[in-house]
Amino acid sequence: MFLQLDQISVRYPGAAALKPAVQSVSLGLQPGQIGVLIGPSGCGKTSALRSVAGLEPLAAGRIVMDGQVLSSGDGVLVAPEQRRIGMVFQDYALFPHLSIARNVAFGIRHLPRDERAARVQEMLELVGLAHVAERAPHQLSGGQQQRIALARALAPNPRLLLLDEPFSSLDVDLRSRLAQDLRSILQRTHTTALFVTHDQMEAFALGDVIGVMQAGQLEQWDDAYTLYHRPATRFVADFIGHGVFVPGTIIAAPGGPVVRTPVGDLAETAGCPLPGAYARGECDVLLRADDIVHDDAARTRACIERKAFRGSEFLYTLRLPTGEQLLAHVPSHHDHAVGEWIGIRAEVDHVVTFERTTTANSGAVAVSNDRNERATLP
Ligand SMILES: Nc1ncnc2c1ncn2[C@@H]1O[C@H](COP(=O)(O)OP(=O)(O)OP(=O)(O)O)[C@@H](O)[C@H]1O
Repeated sequence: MFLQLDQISVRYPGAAALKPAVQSVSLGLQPGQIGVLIGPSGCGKTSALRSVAGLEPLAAGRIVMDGQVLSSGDGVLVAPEQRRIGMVFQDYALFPHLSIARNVAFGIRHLPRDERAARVQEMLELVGLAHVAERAPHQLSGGQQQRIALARALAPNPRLLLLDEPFSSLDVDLRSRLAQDLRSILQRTHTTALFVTHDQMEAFALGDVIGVMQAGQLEQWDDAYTLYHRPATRFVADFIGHGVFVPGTIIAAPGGPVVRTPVGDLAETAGCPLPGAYARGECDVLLRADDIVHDDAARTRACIERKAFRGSEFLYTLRLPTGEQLLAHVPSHHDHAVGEWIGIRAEVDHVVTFERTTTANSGAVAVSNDRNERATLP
């Protein structure tokens, strides 16, 4: 591992009696990997990042980079400027009185003039902005300014780059373009990076590995596919993607265990829990919007309660006759009216179950995290 966080805890002075802001978090990044920390506001993402930068001491655990202990709970704290870590923070503005070129040169002032000029040129070309070298920051758009902040952070050739919501003040389209650009720039420069965001689309676009944090703890550290299809905890299932929980019962069937749900029996050769996994086999089953397929010939019928147009598809909120609610992505040429009953079936590759917390007549507990568009179920 190039970067290793080993059971780190961060505790703020005065808040000693309360829970630590970061609690026993462990994660690792290989050289050149991009890690992303995602989670709701206040979960400790920034505190974890700041501890890697050396801006917060550790209350416990240790941070090791390239074999060197940078921080530890027993007093090691290498100064931020000695870590060779680059930072692009949300509030890390460009110096307004310096030209773009001089902003980029800021961290390499010690280099001989020619070498410095060549490096500035190289960095500006890397971010596609060589033509603005002599402009002032206020003459650039927000997206361009963030690209320059990135060039400035990369100029001293840092061993690690830390980014804390660098695109949060930009509009959605620009954010997703910049996230893709950033990924390709980091890959071209073989930069190892740790990125903090609360936007899961940004996390998916950028991260080789993504960590979901809640209340100071890291719930799961995995690639995006595994987070989505194999969430380790109910919180991760809730936080990533669109879906609902419906009550299910695991039963022994002739071909192996199946989970009986209001949308039929779900089987999976690998991974379906055994009937003994839960008391009386009763559990909650995660059904993602893409697990529910619209099929006119299907026996199960559901009533459309809401629909949201997404271009190529609708996100339908459906109600089963048994009371449970479901979400379904349906190609947008299937344009049904609210109140209409449509046929559906479940096509589930990975059956994800958790301890039962739904109650018999409350129906599904909604989980959804396109946080901007959270499905609020009545
Ligand atoms: N300097 C500080 N002093 C005391 N408590 C702090 C300080 N900075 C953060 N905290 C607390 O630590 C916890 C974690 O905060 P942190 O900023 O790391 O979360 P976050 O996940 O980055 O949130 P956001 O997405 O809102 O930036 C919060 O409860 C916060 O109030």
